[in-house]
This record gives sequence, C-alpha cells and structure tokens, in this order.
Amino acid sequence: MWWSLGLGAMRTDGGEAVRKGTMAEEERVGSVVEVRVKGKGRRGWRLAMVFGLLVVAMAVFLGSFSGSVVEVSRTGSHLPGHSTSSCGCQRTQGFEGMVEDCCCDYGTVDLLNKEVLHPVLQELVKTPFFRYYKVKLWCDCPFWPDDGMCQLRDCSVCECPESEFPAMFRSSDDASCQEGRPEGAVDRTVDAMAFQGWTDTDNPWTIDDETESGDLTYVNLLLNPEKYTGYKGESARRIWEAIYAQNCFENGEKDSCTERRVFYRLISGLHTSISTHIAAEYLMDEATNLWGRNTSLMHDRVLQHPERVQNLYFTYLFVLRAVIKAQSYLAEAEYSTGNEVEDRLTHKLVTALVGSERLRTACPIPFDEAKLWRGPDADELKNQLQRHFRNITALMDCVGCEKCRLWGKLQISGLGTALKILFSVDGENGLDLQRNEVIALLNLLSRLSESLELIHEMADLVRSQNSFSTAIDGASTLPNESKSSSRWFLQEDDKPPKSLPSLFHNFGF
Ligand SMILES: Cc1cc2nc3c(=O)[nH]c(=O)nc-3n(C[C@H](O)[C@H](O)[C@H](O)COP(=O)(O)OP(=O)(O)OC[C@H]3O[C@@H](n4cnc5c(N)ncnc54)[C@H](O)[C@@H]3O)c2cc1C
Repeated sequence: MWWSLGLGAMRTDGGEAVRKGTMAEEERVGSVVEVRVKGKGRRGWRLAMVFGLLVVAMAVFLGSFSGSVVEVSRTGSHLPGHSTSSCGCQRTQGFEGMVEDCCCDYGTVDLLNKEVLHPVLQELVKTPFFRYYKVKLWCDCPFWPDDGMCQLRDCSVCECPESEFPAMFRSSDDASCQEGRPEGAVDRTVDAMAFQGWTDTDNPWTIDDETESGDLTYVNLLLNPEKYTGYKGESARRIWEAIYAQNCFENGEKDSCTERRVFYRLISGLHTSISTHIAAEYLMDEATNLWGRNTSLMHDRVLQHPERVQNLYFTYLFVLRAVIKAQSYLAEAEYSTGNEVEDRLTHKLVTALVGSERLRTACPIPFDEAKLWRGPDADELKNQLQRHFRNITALMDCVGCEKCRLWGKLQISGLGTALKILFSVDGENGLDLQRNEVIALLNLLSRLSESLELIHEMADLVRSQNSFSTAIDGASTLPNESKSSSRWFLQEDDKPPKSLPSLFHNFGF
C-alpha cells in the first residue's frame, strides 16, 4: 500500500519491535549532580549536605511564597502582555482577556480548570469504563519502515494484571490486555456485552482502528501513564515534521484563514501537552531510577514559547466545547462495565462534568464553531482538512515507541472525535459516538487539563529555582512580584540552572 503525505511516496513495509537501550547523555540531568559531588571527595559531601540543607530551607520558604502567587494569579488579573504573530485575522494580543479564537478568558479557564474540571476529570479517568482503551498497538507504518528509536523499558506498554480487568471484558482465561494479541472474537464479545448501546460509526476525520481487522488489545491507561520514555532523535522528529507538514497547503498560504489556523493550533496545543507530561515525569537519573520534574526541559520546550502555551489553552477550550456540545448524549450514555458501584460513579462524574453550573455560567461556549466553514470554498476546505487529519491518524502507526503510540493514538482520536462533534454532526440529534471515541475524548480533555495545572506548577518551580540560584550566587533576591502576575509566563532570565532539578530530588523533594 502507498500513501501520499506531501513528503513524497513512502514504503509501507516495516514495523519493528521497540528497541531498548540507554538514555542519551544530553538529557541525563541527574548525572550532572552526581559527577559534581563525587569529584570533591569527603569535603565535597559535607559541602553537598550543607548545600542540601540550604535547598530545603529555601524551598520551604519559596514554596510558601509561591503559594500566595497561585492565589493572586488564579483571579486572572492583569497577565503580562505578549505579541503573537499576526495571521491576518482578528486576534487578541497577549495573555490578557480572551484566549485567542475562543470565547473564554485565561483567568476564567485557570479557575474553572483548577476548581471544577480538573478534579472531576482526574477521578473520571480512573473509572473502569474510562481506563481501558481498545487500540491496535502493533501496526505497520504506512509511510516508512519503523526504525524503533525507543530507548527505555518505559517506552513499552506493560501488561495489566487480569484481576484488574473488568469481568465483562474477559471472555476466556487467557484474555490479555496489553502486549498479547487477543483473538478477534474475544474483543467482539466484550464489546457486545459490556457496551450495549454503543455503535460503530465512521468518523470522517479519522482512520478507525476498530473497523479494521486484527491485533486489537485492551490497555489499562492507568498502568501506562504518559511520561518520558526516551523516544527522541530522528524518528520522533520525523513524525512531528510530517504532522506539521499536513498544515502546509498547496498555495503556500499560512495561517490566513481561521480553519487552517485552528487546525495548526490544535496540533501545536497537543504537542505542548505531550512535552509538558514528558517534563513533569522525567527520568532524572537512570542508574537510581529517579523520576521527577525536569524544569530545564519544561522551560526550553514549553515555557519559553508563549504561543505554544496559548495553543494549549486553545486546544483545551476546543475539546471542552465538543464535550459541552455532546452533553445530553454523554449524560444519557451507558457506562456499563459490570461493576455497578463504579458504573454509577462514572455516570455521576460525567454528569457533574457536562452539567456543571459554574462552567455553564462562566464559560458557556468556550469555542464558537459556528464561525467556521462560512466561505465560498468551505466544503472543499473541509474535505482537504479531513484528508490531512486522517493522514495524521495514520501517522500514529509510525511512532516508534509503543507507549508514545498508545497516547498519540488516543489523543489524536480524541481530537478527531472533537472535530466530528463540532463540524460533522448536524445538531446533537445526529450525534453517534463509538465507545472508544468517548474514552479518547475525555481522556484527552483530562490530559490537557492536567497540562494546564502542570504548566503553572512548573513555572513556579522555575521561578523559585532561578531566584534561589541567584541568591546562592551572592545577589540575594526574592521572586519579583511583577514576574508572578501570570503563573506560567516567564521572563527572559527565568531559566532554571541545569543541575538544580535533580538536586531537589536527591534531597527528597
Ligand atoms: C505522537 C507522539 C507522541 C509522543 N509521546 C511521547 C511520550 O509519551 N514520551 C516521550 O518521552 N516522548 C514522546 N514523544 C517524543 C517527543 O514528543 C519528542 O519528539 C522528543 O522528546 C524529542 O523532543 P525535541 O526536543 O527534539 O522536540 P520535539 O518535541 O520533537 O519537537 C520537534 C520540533 O517541533 C517544534 N515544536 C515543538 N513543540 C511545539 C509546539 N508545541 N508547537 C509547535 N511547534 C512545536 C519545534 O520546532 C521542535 O524543534 C512523542 C512523539 C510523538 C510524535
């Protein structure tokens, strides 16, 4: 089979197992500290201990300081402005007021997310209905041979213990949910029993795993969290390049119309979210299996690019709008897995999410989809964008790391579901969703919601580390109040010293 991606025609063979190995030196932040301490002998250890105690004292102090910053900025008042590149359409400048292209302001988004949506979503994705995702993990890349660039065991999806698997999903003793390849019959039986009322409907925006044969497995998402896997280099870069290439159009126009800009911002926002989760759960030191927050990576990939953070807010509001538009459908859907208590809780949480009074009053229409597809070429443009998005779903089969592929597929499917709800359904009556689409949609919203929280938390951490390192260097300064008015917006000099993140972890933070 041959596919055209705008990258030339590519081979369809390939599909190699995940390759395991060691992490590249450049990102082993933890080892930097180890070398420094060891090199100084016993005196070095004493110094390190004193230094560590200082870290503890300063961090406790700064932690309480940044706590008050959180309160200030949660009100959303006076975030520092920042110019974004003009795209020919009306856009708000900076981080004040409305999120660009949306109908909700930054402060309200932060508040709603922290107090309403994030807590509910965190619980929802733990329920049996939402934590098992059916996915085809071992797929051949239709564009080029899989070169298996995954470097860590954390790259591969682990098997879930069968005791955790809902009884209704199991049809025989050997039902495996992860790396094994259950028989097709097993999956079909499970579907019919556990998810009555859910239909198989096509989504014009995605290439659907479920309607194709073979190799579908159930994955427990809680056992396979999205985090650093060591997947990087040429393979990862090529995927992102190919994804962004889907945003290039024949006539060379860039960002000149709302629809194309929306398309780009959705991908960029998702990319920001993935980078955020990598930085938030990072393998700081492979030798001691020390995991923690990598603030340098967070700074370099996310925080120092305001437009990437803005795109994350945009993607979040776009997906939230889709969930709100589908609220009656979601509130009435059947979340049956055979565990009555859990299933009742699932239903309650979904209802709390889509029926939130605070959400309805503070941000009733997070994104106005009615503004799109109005030009004379609307149908043609929509077909074109659908083709491009389907290519992106197919590209997920080329991701050379199993766990990244799992989350890539789930989140792209979630975006495809949001696109379907907003742009391919005539009113809520015409809405029909697959079970997997609903799981993907709400897990995606949960990932984005978590990213918003992490961005604030890690921006505070960067600021306090920066202030701390300045204090250590002799200029005894505390975080500047004016820098903190937006919790994630960083100034030019807000860059964490490379070795500090691992110091925090080595001393028990
Ligand atoms: C679908 C998918 C899922 C992945 N999941 C994981 C995972 O779970 N764990 C893991 O460790 N790795 C994962 N990766 C790999 C990870 O995303 C990076 O590719 C890798 O860490 C290397 O990062 P990098 O610094 O080279 O920049 P990349 O993140 O690869 O970015 C490539 C280029 O894209 C541009 N760019 C970066 N961010 C944005 C943005 N937000 N908006 C617009 N442009 C941007 C920049 O020019 C950058 O140089 C995944 C990759 C893909 C394609």
